Amino acid sequence: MKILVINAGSSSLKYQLYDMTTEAVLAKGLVERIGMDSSILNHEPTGGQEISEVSEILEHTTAIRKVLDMLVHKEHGVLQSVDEIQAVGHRVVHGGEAFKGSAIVTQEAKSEIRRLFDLAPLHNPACMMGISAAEINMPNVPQVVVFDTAFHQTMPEKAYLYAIPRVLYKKYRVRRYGFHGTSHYYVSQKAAEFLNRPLEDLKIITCHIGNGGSLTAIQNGESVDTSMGLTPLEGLMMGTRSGDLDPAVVPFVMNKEDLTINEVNSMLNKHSGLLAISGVSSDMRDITDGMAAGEPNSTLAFEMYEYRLRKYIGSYAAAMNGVDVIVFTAGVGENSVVVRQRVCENLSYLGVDVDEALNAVRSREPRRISTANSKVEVLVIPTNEELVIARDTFRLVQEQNSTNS
Ligand SMILES: Nc1ncnc2c1ncn2[C@@H]1O[C@H](COP(=O)(O)OP(=O)(O)O)[C@@H](O)[C@H]1O
Ligand SMILES: CC(=O)OP(=O)(O)O
Ligand SMILES: [Mg+2]
Repeated sequence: MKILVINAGSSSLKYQLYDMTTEAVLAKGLVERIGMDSSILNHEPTGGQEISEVSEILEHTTAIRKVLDMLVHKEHGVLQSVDEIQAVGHRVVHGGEAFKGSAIVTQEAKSEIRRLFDLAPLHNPACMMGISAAEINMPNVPQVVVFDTAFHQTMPEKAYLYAIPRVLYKKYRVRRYGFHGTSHYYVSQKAAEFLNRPLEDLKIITCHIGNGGSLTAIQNGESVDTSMGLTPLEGLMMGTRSGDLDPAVVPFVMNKEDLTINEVNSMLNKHSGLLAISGVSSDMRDITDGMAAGEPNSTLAFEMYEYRLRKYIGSYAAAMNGVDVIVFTAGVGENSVVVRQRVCENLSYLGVDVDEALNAVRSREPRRISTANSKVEVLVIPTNEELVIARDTFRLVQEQNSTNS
């Protein structure tokens, strides 16, 4: 079965085409700047030549049509016909409390995702555009939704409730949901596999640090706490997001600067984090370059980022009364030698001991960076959210086919 995996953002759309007989990626790519004057489609057939095409793509329906055209392109394509795609899997950021796992797209599922627009105004409308666009272009192909929040549905009340009037939870479901669940799930499974130990025996802290970032405390293979909250704004300092702050800052600043709700949301989500403190960039590569050059604002941004991350690791070790494994993943976690080094240097009280040479190794494979003496295994595991989406899509569509036959 060939499965197309789609991760739709408000102005971008990432895709990967899988052949599930071998779980091989046949092609992948990215459409950027959807709705702007010149959109770019970047397509990478496996083993073939990468190609970039600039054109006008005003909305997601056209974006998916362009992707399908590319997949059957004479020179750069990997399919004879679009009909070879037998299912589509979508990443959906917010599944609220309704979705504890992945689901086949039905009218009810779509209504539920729309109901969740309120809780994820920056993310879910874009995911919905991806689903509608795929339905228009591939009307007879089953679609599956895989949620960032689903893995965290095992958190106990004491971890997911906020200490605010209970009525706000009852009326509006205001609570911690957590995100990047597909990634936290995948790397925790991989960690147990890599260590050749049962997942149930391990207390794991997974650090998914990319452009957005979150930590999860995992016990018995289940998420017991995670740093993102009602929305993907809480927790760590991120590329452009503030992470934790005193909630009183929000009304204070709104009042002083006469800001609307949209403006304050935009300030905290798009103009904060590494970008705000460094004044230079939201990208960790630029921050560590700036720090190496002795630039004070980049140095401060790095120190704040690392300090926050380390405090969260300490709090999750406290939450689980110990930690056996720390996993680093996503753009920063997989690539930044200096972030890992600095965080781990300051976790010696937990018995963490990282080997400098192992930490400096660059590889796309799961690997250990801790010494043999370390009380905590420290691993770097490249995440693969798309593979989890493809597997769930494959499983659900097969189940549906077998009940229908
Ligand atoms: N070689 C690298 N060294 C340090 N940081 C990196 C490197 N490559 C990528 N990053 C960081 O990873 C981020 C992207 O992470 P990623 O997980 O791909 O994010 P997203 O899924 O949100 O697009 C970049 O913004 C940058 O901060
Ligand atoms: C939920 C979220 O923060 O996702 P991303 O890191 O892809 O922005
Ligand atoms: Mg990501």
